[in-house]
This record gives sequence, structure tokens and C-alpha cells, in this order.
Amino acid sequence: MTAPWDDWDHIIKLDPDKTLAGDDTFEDVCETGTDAIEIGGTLDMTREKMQSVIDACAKYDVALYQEPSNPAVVVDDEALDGYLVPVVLNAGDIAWMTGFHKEWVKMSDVDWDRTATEAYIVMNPDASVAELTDADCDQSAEDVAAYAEIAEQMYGQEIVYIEYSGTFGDPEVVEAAQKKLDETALFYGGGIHDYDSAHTMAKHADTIIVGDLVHDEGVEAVRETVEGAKDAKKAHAESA
Ligand SMILES: CC(C)=CCC/C(C)=C/CC/C(C)=C/CC/C(C)=C/COP(=O)(O)OP(=O)(O)O
Ligand SMILES: O=P(O)(O)OC[C@@H](O)CO
Ligand SMILES: [Mg+2]
Repeated sequence: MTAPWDDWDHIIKLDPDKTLAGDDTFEDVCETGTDAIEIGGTLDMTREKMQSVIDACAKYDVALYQEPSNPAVVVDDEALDGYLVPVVLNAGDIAWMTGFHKEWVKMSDVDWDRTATEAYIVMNPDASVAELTDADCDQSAEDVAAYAEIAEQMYGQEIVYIEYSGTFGDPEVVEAAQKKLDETALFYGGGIHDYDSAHTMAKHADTIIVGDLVHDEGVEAVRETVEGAKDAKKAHAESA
């Protein structure tokens, strides 16, 4: 079965709680060449902030997904192509694996045709997401690879997401996880800031995610990461 993200090399994650850099507009962000925009963040999320970013991106020709950080911020909007809902495999509290999801399903009529989950492995202990979920980030490459394997083989996850949010991770960890995955897509996010860092991670991950850079440096810098990701994929396709 094919999924939209099978064709994605690069995603921009827009945090509705942060502003764009310099004179950048949402049009500029949508036209960087990225394959998809994912709207989400850990801290201070509200439905209103989510909605305003959806409205700002809706008219451009780029896939638009919401990544809700809790059930209260999910926005029902046809402008969205779908929802990517995190589950955190190494969370300290099972609420981040199943609890919030159970509450969400109780309180709403979930559009499962437009919803997929992302099986997160959170690796940077200093990130808000690690603190919030009380994640055990002390994981070796072998551990992360094993998490990836159970995500696919036991829990049937379509996406595994290695999350180093705020810092550039270890490419060997990403490589080890990729080796254990068969059909499941591997997302990598964290600290991608230029052509080389994008190229390095895109050699191992199926899709790389760029977050802070768009808010801190802007679209010029993001465009370089799109190029890095696309070049890595091209080189891989040519060598296959
Ligand atoms: C059941 C529903 C609808 C939602 C629950 C979803 C879950 C389990 C969320 C837990 C993990 C989480 C908060 C993911 C949000 C996306 C994310 C990791 C954003 C990046 O976070 P940071 O970079 O740490 O945060 P800031 O940039 O806001 O500091
Ligand atoms: O903000 P950065 O470090 O680019 O991380 C991207 C994304 O993985 C955050 O959820
Ligand atoms: Mg962040």
C-alpha cells in the first residue's frame, strides 16, 4: 500500500507558537520545495494558534498535516490533508502511548481515513518533548533499532520518528533503525541546519524534518536543507 509520505524527502514543521524569521511569509515557507508542512509543537499550543497557521498555508500547493500534541488542539478542517498523531515509545508515562489517544477517541469522531500515527523515539533529554513525556532518552543505537523493529512488527506502525528536537543526532542511530525496518517509513528530526546536515541524515532516514531553522534562520536556510535531502535521495536512487 502506498502512503503520501512515501514520496516525501523533506518536511517543514511549523510551530504555531513561534514567529517566522525576518520578512518571511507563509507563502515563502510553502514554496521552499519541501514536500509537506506539519503543524505542531509541544508547548503552549491552542486550537486558535493551530487554525491560524492552517489558514495561512491552505492555499499553497504543498501537503498540509496537523501534528496535535494533545486532543484539545485537534482542528477539524478540510484544508488539512490529514493528521499525524504522535505516540511516544520511550515515554515514562503510558499516557503518551495510549492514554491521551483513548481520551481523544472518547471525545471525538476520529477521521481514521485521514489519520496516521508516528511512533516517536525521543532522544534529546533537554527538549520540551522529552521533559513533558518523561522520556527515557538513554538509548543506544541497538535500543533504537529494537524500538523501530517492534514499532513495525508488533504495533504495525507506518511511521517511526527518531526525534532529537533541538540538537543534531547520531547518524549511526538512524542507520541502525533503518536496517531493521521493512515497509515502515523512517522520519528523522533534530538540529538540521544546512545542506550537509540534511544530506547526512537523508542518507539513512526516508524523510527529514526541519523545525527550528525555519523560525530562527528563515526560508533561505531551509531551501539548502531541501537541496541536501533531495541530493541524498537522488544519489541513493542512482546507486540502487
Ligand atoms: C491523542 C492526541 C490527539 C495527541 C497526543 C499526542 C502525543 C502523545 C504527544 C506527545 C509528544 C508531543 C508533544 C509531540 C509534539 C510534536 C513535537 C515533538 C514537537 C517538538 O517539540 P519540542 O521541540 O520539544 O518543543 P518546542 O519546540 O515547543 O520547545
Ligand atoms: O526543531 P528541530 O531541531 O529542527 O527538530 C525538528 C523536529 O523533529 C521537532 O519535532
Ligand atoms: Mg523545537
